[in-house]
Amino acid sequence: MPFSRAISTHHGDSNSPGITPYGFVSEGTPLPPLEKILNTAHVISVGMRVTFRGVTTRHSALIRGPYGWGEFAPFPEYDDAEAAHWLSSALEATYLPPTVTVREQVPVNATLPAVPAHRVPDVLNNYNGDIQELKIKVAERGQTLDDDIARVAAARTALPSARLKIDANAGWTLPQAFTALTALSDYNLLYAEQPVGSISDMKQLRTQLDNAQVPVLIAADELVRKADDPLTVARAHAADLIVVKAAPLGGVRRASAVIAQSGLPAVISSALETSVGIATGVHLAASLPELPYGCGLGTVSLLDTDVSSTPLVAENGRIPVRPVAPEEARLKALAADHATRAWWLERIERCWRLLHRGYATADA
Ligand SMILES: O=C(O)CCC(=O)c1ccccc1C(=O)O
Ligand SMILES: [Mg+2]
Repeated sequence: MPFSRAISTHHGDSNSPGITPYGFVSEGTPLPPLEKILNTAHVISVGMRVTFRGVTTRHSALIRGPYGWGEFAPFPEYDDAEAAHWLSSALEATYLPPTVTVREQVPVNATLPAVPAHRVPDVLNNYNGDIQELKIKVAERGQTLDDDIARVAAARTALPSARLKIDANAGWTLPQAFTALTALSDYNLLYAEQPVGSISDMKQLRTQLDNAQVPVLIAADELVRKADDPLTVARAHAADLIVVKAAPLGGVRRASAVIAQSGLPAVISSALETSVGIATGVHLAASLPELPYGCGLGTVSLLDTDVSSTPLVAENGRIPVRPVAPEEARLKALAADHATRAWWLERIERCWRLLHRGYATADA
């Protein structure tokens, strides 16, 4: 996680597996000046249509550079070291040329937050067209396995032939996960995202499910995006696939390298951004040679509104690969209050200083 470790790999010991460097480092491009970044920053507040991760209002800073717009939206509780990865990603989107893409649209899943079962049809109606793949949140704090089973059953009833998958956000213990996945596998699940927290629990769960012949794959998410080294989980053979978000991994270039080095299938997912941040994820997904599962990039539908009147939402399960420019009138209408704006600009400054220290190390 520390930036200096990402840097040291670049110049460091070629015998160690090491940590992949960020885009600016691998491209040898200097970090853009702080004043330039702050001068283009628009801090916005967007309401959520459905509470997700306990979030009811999403705050975000949009920045503009020579290659378009980027989004900086680390969740408020993240510390500066973690948030600095997100700044690196936003800066890469705006100040480095786009990487090569191999597809013009990407398949996406719809996302179902941990709502009560009776609300499932209503929430699924927020999505345009057919839903071919749906990710269902489970193991939410304060809820029970019966709540999860009822929600998954309601989704299966609403979408008899869709591909269903679940995300527990590491909310289960090992025995709870085994019990839950055994029960939920009746609904034919594609994979379970981060059922348990640790690498050792993930490995044991894999073995227990194999022995009981429960047919569900295990995906790592938090073990990729919150680990000091995003490749540890793959090296430990603790997941069948990985979930990858561009921002927490420091941008499209580093995320692509992590996926290639993991040797595992990857699902590209969002961090609940506006269309600007989604465009970064779509770009990453469009650059991958293999994309076996729907991406978790359909989350603009969970927001009240967007920075563009032509948002990056799926039509019949696909999002087109295209840049997004926020509209001036919408940025104005969504502008955060004075105190919120000041907080985000200070956060950008602190994160920029962390990145700058890393780059200074690289130059030394
Ligand atoms: O993957 C999706 O379908 C939507 C994105 C998503 O679930 C998510 C969004 C923000 C923060 C964490 C997560 C997560 O996958 O755990
Ligand atoms: Mg997840």
